[in-house]
Amino acid sequence: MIPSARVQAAIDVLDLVIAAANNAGAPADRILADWFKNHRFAGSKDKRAIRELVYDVIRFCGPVPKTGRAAMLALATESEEHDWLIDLFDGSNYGPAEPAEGEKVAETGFAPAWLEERLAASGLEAEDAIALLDRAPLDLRVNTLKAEPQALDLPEEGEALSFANALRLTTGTRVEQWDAYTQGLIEVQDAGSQLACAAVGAQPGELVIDLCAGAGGKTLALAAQMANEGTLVAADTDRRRLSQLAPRAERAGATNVTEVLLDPGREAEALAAFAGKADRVLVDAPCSGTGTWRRNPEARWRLTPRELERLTQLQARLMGVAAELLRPGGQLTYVTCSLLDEEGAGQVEAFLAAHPGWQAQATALPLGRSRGTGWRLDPLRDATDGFFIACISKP
Ligand SMILES: C[S@@+](CC[C@H](N)C(=O)[O-])C[C@H]1O[C@@H](n2cnc3c(N)ncnc32)[C@H](O)[C@@H]1O
Repeated sequence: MIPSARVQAAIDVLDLVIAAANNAGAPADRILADWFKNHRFAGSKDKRAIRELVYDVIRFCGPVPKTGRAAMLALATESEEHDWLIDLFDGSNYGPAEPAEGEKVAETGFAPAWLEERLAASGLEAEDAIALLDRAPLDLRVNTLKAEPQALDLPEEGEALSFANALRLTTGTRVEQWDAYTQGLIEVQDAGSQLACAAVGAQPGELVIDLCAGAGGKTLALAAQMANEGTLVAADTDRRRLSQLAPRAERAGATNVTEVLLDPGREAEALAAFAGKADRVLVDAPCSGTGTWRRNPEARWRLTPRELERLTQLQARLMGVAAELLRPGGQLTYVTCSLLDEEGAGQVEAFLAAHPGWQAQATALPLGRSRGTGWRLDPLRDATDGFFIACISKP
């Protein structure tokens, strides 16, 4: 494809991404994959260029733009790094038409204004905001159920991080093709997520419940902490996500995991056999994902105040479900990949106010800093996804 045709293709994809963001449709990655499937003439270099342009535009426009063209024009006219783009609005056969006199370009910025305000109120400065949209590195966790970190021989060495079992590689490294990956010796897991698991501190022989297990990213780390001894319950309401756990657990050699599919609103019923017995419950709660915009920058076009309100209510309810599952003296670990206080420190404060006798434990992880009665990791200072983590013990 000629360069201007790539720009037009990116504009077409952006129109689909914008429509999907406005109507809770498919994520940008899926839209790109479908577009490439339906446009077989795009070769691998074209695909890479189109993908990069689409994501550069998404990162550059804070509020959801009206059209893909207005968004691309914003990048072409307001980003120095992309000023070469404007010459490709040349009206050629497959390229975008020349800009009209006074043609409107999309609004740029970090996030929709309401969200910028909430992030600022949660202590995020401008440079934090920019780091939230950087490209994320690729972090690995050495799976101690199958491998010794020191004895592991990988095709690329990676950078050893400051805490056990974590390695960092360059974005885009194709670890899925490595033998160590297919044999389950390593897992792809952000360093922040690894630290959230470390905060749980699961011990061999315990009863541990991962209440929002999803596809089991954290479940597998907990199984390794427990050295496969004891019972690890992985629960979630999403059948599709939960169904990905069994093959992953098999690859990782995790043998102490029991899956429980939950009905939204009736979680306690499905978990009644464990009520009052669990040593630890992890609530890796559904959240706005503001801490993972590095991987998913378009999420900020989708979030609305109403959705945030729904999520905070769900988080509070799930903490209540977790509280009933714990034995006296048991530990609730509350985690969100969000940097908004209403999904983090504020949520724990409200829980403690409503649950007399429960105590927030001091959390000190190798990265991050305290925030309210919990701990926060952020992309700027810690080079991890953004996380809020709090450990609370039951009286
Ligand atoms: C942040 S994700 C979990 C990610 C997962 N722990 C991991 O490490 O990969 C939140 C999960 O909460 C689940 N969820 C949503 N509503 C729920 C509910 N009422 N009860 C339990 N899980 C729920 C979602 O399906 C989603 O998988």
